Amino acid sequence: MGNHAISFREVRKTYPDGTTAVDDLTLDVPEGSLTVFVGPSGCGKTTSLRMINRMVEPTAGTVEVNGQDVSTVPEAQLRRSMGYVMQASGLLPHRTVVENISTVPRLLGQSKRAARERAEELLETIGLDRGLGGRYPSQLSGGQQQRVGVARALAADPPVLLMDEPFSAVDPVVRADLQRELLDLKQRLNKTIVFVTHDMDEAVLLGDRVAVFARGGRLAQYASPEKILREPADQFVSDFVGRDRGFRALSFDTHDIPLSGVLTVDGQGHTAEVGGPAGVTDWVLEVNSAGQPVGWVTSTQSAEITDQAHRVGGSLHHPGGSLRSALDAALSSPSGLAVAVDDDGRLLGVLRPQDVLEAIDKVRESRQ
Ligand SMILES: Nc1ncnc2c1ncn2[C@@H]1O[C@H](COP(=O)(O)OP(=O)(O)OP(=O)(O)O)[C@@H](O)[C@H]1O
Repeated sequence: MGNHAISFREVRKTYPDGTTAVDDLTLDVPEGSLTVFVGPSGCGKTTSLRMINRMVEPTAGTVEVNGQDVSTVPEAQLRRSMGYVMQASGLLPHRTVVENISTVPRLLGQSKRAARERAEELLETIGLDRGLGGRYPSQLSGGQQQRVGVARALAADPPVLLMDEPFSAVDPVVRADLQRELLDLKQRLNKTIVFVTHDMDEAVLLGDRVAVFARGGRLAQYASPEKILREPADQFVSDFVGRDRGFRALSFDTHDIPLSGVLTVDGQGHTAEVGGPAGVTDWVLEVNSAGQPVGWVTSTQSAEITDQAHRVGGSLHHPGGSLRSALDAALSSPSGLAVAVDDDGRLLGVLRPQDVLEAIDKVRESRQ
């Protein structure tokens, strides 16, 4: 990531009523990165984003895209060279999905047929059925509309994608899907993405770099998500990042944790030790015929497992995964033991909470 796709140089925006929305912003967005602007409402995130494509003009300072001052590029040309996705997908209600996606390619002179083919291809890229292309936006769910909004922004294959709270209007499950797909798209399409959100979790999940804005349009910190969680620049960032930042920072740590053995029982009542000799515990892990964990039973139940309701297990840990996943697997397990599985979901053994804590301690010491 040597080059900067977008640079803000001492940029200020004061609206005519005297509101300073952005105050002396200097920041570089590396090419091919996903940079998140995050902060509480009204701190200038959207204004900053819109100064990149000249929907808003700065009062002072310059914004450059690929080294060129955007104020020297005609607005229409600039906007067509960047995808823009907003919260309420912004689709034209009286145009079909395919027509919506084709708008910019058509403006750029593509034939109707080529634009349609590209639109249908893009529907697949963003995880929608081609068959939805003939529908109108009102005939789609909120999540589908957002996906079409992303497809439309990608239609002219712009190197830069600007996204303003694109997933905030959909429910958490759809949102998690959209976030996963955005990360996947970013990998496949190698775009420079600037993404606005007020949700720190979303920023940490998506961002290669995160810019935390404070009230009054001040840039409080610009760093990797890990750095922001671990070393917030000031009290404002610390408060904004929230209470669980120590736990969340464990997402960035990995460490080999020794596996311990566990007693298992299958549906026929056969027992076995997996991962080594089982430690002393009342808990037995039920597995299915493929060796995948099903749930926990207590040793007194295990003899008559088929008739007994087992306790649902916690989250699963994959060796090589983060310490956060290991700790969560232990904390969410009825037995207190984290269940480790391979890529096919087959039981490998368990992690004892004390071993997870020891690994956390080692990583902490190695950082000092
Ligand atoms: N056209 C405008 N005229 C006057 N003030 C404006 C205008 N647009 C935005 N503002 C003000 O500028 C400040 C920054 O607004 P901006 O929309 O950039 O913030 P934001 O961080 O994106 O907020 P949100 O998360 O609520 O969208 C706010 O105080 C807002 O009221």
